[in-house]
Amino acid sequence: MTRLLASVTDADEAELAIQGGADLIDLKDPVRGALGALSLADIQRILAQVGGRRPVSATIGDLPPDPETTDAAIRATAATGVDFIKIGFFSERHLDACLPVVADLPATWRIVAVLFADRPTANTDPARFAAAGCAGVMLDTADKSRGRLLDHLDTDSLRRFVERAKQLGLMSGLAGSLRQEDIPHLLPLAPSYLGFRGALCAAGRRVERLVPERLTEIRAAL
Ligand SMILES: O=C[C@H](O)COP(=O)(O)O
Repeated sequence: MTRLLASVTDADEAELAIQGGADLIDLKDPVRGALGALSLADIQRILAQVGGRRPVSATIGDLPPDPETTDAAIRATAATGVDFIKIGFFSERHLDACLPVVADLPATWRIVAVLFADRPTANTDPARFAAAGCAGVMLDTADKSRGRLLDHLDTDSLRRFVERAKQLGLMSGLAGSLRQEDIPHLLPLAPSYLGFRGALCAAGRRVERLVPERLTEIRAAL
């Protein structure tokens, strides 16, 4: 079964997402980039609001390919108690520099590696992340102004990604300015999660507020 990931920016939106049937509450500041991070204090406030009713993921931010910065951000985010920590990999150099950091983390921390359909990491073999001890892999888009996931990768490539992740025992996620009309194309691929932000917001703009009716429509379509 494919679950619904909803990206939220604060406790009010987290509550709307829970009431609207989101399965995973993903914490993110869209103003600060594709994987913009919320402050640790905001993450803690939202975790208190969610109160264990849903699993929660948080991003460490759109960080440069620097192992020390990445390690510090992962450890600080893990200390908040989120269930999943999402780390974006934007280039081969980024992978080479920061994937070893992930491999050295405590085995119980659930790391989700995020690759970008519009960046050179799009076709990275999920086996690299399985070997580093990741819990999951996700495909998203880095530049939200330049198309949706399916503008960059066709369904055959996405199917291979999802199936490879499954073979390796990794959770898989697909996102990237997804719209309701993308769902019939992506659902047959059976990823663990489909992720949404823009489509849930006023005017379809990810920097606007989450609109309950849009979430209801996406939930129904899933
Ligand atoms: O993790 C999923 C993303 O937040 C999706 O955001 P988006 O639908 O605006 O591309």
